[in-house]
Amino acid sequence: MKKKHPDFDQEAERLSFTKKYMDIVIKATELDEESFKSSFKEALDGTDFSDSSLSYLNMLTNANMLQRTTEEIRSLKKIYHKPYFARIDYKRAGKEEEEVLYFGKASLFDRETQDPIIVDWRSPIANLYYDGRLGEVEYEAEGETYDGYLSLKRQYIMEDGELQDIRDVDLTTTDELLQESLSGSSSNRLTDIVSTIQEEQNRIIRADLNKPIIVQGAAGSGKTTIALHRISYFIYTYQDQFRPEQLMILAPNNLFIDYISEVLPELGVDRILQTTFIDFVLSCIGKKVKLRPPSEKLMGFINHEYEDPEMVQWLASFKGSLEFKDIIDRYLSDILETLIPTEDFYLTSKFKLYTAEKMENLIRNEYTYLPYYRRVEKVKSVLQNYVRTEKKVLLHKVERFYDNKLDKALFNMNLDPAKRKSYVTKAMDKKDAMIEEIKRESRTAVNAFIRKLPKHTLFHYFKELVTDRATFSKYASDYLDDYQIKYFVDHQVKLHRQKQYELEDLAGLLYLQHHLYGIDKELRARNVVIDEAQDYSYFQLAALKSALETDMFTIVGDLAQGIHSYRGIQDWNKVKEAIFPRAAYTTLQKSYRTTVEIMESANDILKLLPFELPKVEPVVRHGAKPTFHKWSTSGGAAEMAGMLEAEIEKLYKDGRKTIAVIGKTEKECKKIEGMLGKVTDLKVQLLLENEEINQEDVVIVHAQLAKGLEFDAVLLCTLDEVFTETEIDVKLLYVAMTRPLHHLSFYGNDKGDFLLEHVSDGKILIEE
Ligand SMILES: Nc1ncnc2c1ncn2[C@@H]1O[C@H](COP(=O)(O)OP(=O)(O)OP(=O)(O)O)[C@@H](O)[C@H]1O
Repeated sequence: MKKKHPDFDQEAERLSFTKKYMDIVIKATELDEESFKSSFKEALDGTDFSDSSLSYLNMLTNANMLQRTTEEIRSLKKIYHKPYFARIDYKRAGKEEEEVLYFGKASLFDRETQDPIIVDWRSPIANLYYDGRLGEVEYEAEGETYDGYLSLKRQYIMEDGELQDIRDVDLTTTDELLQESLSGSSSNRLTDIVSTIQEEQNRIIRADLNKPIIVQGAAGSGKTTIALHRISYFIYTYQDQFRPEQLMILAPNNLFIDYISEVLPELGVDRILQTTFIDFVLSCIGKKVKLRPPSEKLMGFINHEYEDPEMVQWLASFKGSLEFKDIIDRYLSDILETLIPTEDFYLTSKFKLYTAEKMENLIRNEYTYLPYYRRVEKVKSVLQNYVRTEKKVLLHKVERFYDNKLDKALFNMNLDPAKRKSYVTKAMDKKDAMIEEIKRESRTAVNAFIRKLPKHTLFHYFKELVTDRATFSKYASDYLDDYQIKYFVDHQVKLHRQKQYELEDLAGLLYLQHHLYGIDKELRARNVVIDEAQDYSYFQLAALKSALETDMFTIVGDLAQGIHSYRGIQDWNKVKEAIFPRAAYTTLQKSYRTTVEIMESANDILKLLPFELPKVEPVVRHGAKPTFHKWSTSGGAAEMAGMLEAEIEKLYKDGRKTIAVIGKTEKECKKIEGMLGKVTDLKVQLLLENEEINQEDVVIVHAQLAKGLEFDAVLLCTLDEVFTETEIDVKLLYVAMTRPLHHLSFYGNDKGDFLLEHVSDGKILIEE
């Protein structure tokens, strides 16, 4: 039996003290909450809703306080069974006494002395735990650097609020806790890693929050996990300036959103906006559009469905390029010209109230911060205001003018009375008519004037640009030749006839929407995380940055998994230089998910890519070598299913919890599902894009959809569709091979179906 740590009893006591203290605080705060609630109610009763009223202020303060206490209780209750996960002993330079600090997922202070009982993992001093080796250390807080001496780093294992074990991390021991946490089972959901964040990861989580960051990270290096921890850190650091709702995560699909859903509350960031690029753009344009299936093109490439794949690829990548953005920019500047009034504004044909030149200045120079149509609205309201004030002046002028005329006529003795009468009557009629006209026109003139300007929808503008050859050519001929222009327009005309759009159109639509009409304020996130960013196009990123009017992005991705690179990013440098010049760029080389054995064979597959990526270094954790099994087909589908079933059962017996059978395409997966259906005992789930993963079932999923997910064990199968050496296939295979934590098997007719001849001898076991 393992020897008990000498400090075990003392630490157990400390834990029990902390829990008792938490009990007291929770109780006291609950009481507080009651008293807040009642004074809140009192304040509300007397509210007259004028901002300056005392009760209104009172109400605001209470609402704020109430939220704080509710949050406080919520976070304390959440960490009750594991109040902290680590401790450091630290002596500040120049101080005699050593501080003992316990780190957890929330903070707790002694109400009397204000001494910390638990320090939040996101606080600056926690850097000492994540970064600091024992000995001389330093950390930064609010721009100041503090030196000191770290004499102890200790980790705790707790279960249901009881201390199980203590680990001291010194210079020689490896991070045992990390090893243990990696050797555990995956639960089909991402978990938080606050107790085992590694130094290279910590640097990204805490990288300058006022700058964008781009992370190229190997499969399983923790990109998704870290991006979420960075949000949590951001919210903690800027809790007074930002509400969680102002932050947004863009995930590849709804399945993925479900996958990360569990970790968000753990990190205190469950209220942030989680959506996909498609859904986000659709909310911004506020209209439903018929979108072609987003993976249709990828499937077309994989299945070699296109007659002219080079042109299909060219078109997709051009629509995602910054050149296309430039074409739209040129088009936009012409649209702006059409929205500038060229005539002066008159009230009746006689009174010039506002010159065209002034309106042009407003639209072109003054209102540049507004979308075009909002600028027109502003000009409209300027004119309306003018009319409102000028109307009185004009009426007064008209009255004076005619009264003068009448006076003169009445006192002109030379006029014969009949003529005078007719003159006076006419003048009075004219006066009345003029007054009437001014009154009428002041109600209608502005609208009539503005109505002369074009008013078109987003879809009209988009269609005009991309389906009209003359228009498109006008803006695109610097970039494209006649053949390309024709190809582009013909394709868009075809889509338009079917009343459809494709994913590649969304960047352009978002960009136009932003410039022409603007984006709803509620949707304008102030800080954005993009996961699986390698699948975005340059234009998608540029359109997002422009629509959200911020460059505060955390962009994480892996070019090796860029299965949409035909339309997406091929070079992070270009993203940085052309779109996010302020961004920090960093890489993550280590993979935490997979065993050495699996990662080494996946690394050999990576070499088949036409560009070079650094080799992924697995964190040292060993497991079984991946094995290739040749289908035994004499017994037909039932026998093949039996082979899978036998292995799956063995895996369950070995304690594996989540198991996936991965096929190359959805079609292939349907076949696998049919085949496994013949084995009655196995519960399987064919995973589709908008589903949630069922914990207990064996998941059947195609490689593209599996991207970003992980399972304890993966059985990679080919029936009809094998992996070839094309770039897309190599990436799909790499994605599939890097999904398992512990176990990988291949099932096919030939090891060449998985390009295994490229994996060095001995790395894979072959069972034929
Ligand atoms: N410091 C860590 N401590 C414990 N587990 C970790 C750590 N870093 C990463 N992991 C685990 O490694 C796995 C991979 O993490 P994650 O899914 O975030 O990686 P990724 O880079 O997004 O992967 P991919 O690109 O393959 O989707 C997860 O199970 C995560 O919990």
